Amino acid sequence: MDLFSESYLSMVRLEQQRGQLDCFPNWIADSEANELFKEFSEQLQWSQPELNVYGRRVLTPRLVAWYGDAGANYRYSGALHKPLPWHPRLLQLKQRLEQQFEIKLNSVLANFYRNGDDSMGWHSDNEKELGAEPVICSISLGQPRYFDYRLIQQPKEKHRIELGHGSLIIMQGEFQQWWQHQVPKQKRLQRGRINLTFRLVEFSYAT
Ligand SMILES: O=C(O)CCC(=O)C(=O)O
Ligand SMILES: [Fe+2]
Repeated sequence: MDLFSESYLSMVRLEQQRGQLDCFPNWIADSEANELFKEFSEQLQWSQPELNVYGRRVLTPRLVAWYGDAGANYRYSGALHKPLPWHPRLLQLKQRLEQQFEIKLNSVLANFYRNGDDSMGWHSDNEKELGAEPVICSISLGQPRYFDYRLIQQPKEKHRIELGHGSLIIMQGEFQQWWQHQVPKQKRLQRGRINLTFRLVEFSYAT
C-alpha cells in the first residue's frame, strides 16, 4: 500500500459557474468496480422501453432500470415508472454517497449501454420531481464513454470528458438549468457500460 492510497478520492472541479460539475475519476477501486459491473449486468431488471419520437414508436437506444424507495416515482422515456425495490449493492452505493457528501438520495436510474451503438441524446435532468437544484451522482462502470455537455445558450461549444470504470461525477446547483448533456454513440466500441445516476425525487402517489 503506498502513501497516496487515498488518492482515489481526488476530485477535479470541471465547472463552477452556472452550476457545478465535479469528477472523481477513481471513486471505486478497479477490483470492486469489476464485481459491480458483473453483478449489475446479470442481476438488474433491465428493460428497453419504447419512446414516442414525433408520433413514432422507437426503442430507447440502451437498457434501463429504475430502483428506489417506494413512492419515488419518476417520469422517463415518456412514462411514469414505479421503482423496483433496492438491490443490496445499489443500496450500499447510495449510502456511501450519502455519507461522504452529506446528501440525501432515494432512487437510481441505471443505464446499460450494450456497445457503442447505444447512447443517450442531449437533455437536462430538469423534471419537476427533481426540484430546482438537484444533486445527481453518476457512477460509471465498464467501457469508458464520452460524456458531452454544453450550455443551452451556446449549443455549438461542446465540452467533452471521458467517464471511466469506477468514476463518479456530481452535477449540482444550477447545472441542469444551464447545461445539457449527452452520451454520444461511439460506433467502434464493442464492450458494455453501466451508468448509475442516483437522485432524490419528490414522492408522488400516482399509480
Ligand atoms: O450515462 C451517462 O453517463 C449519463 C446518464 C444520464 O444523463 C441520465 O441518466 O440522465
Ligand atoms: Fe442526464
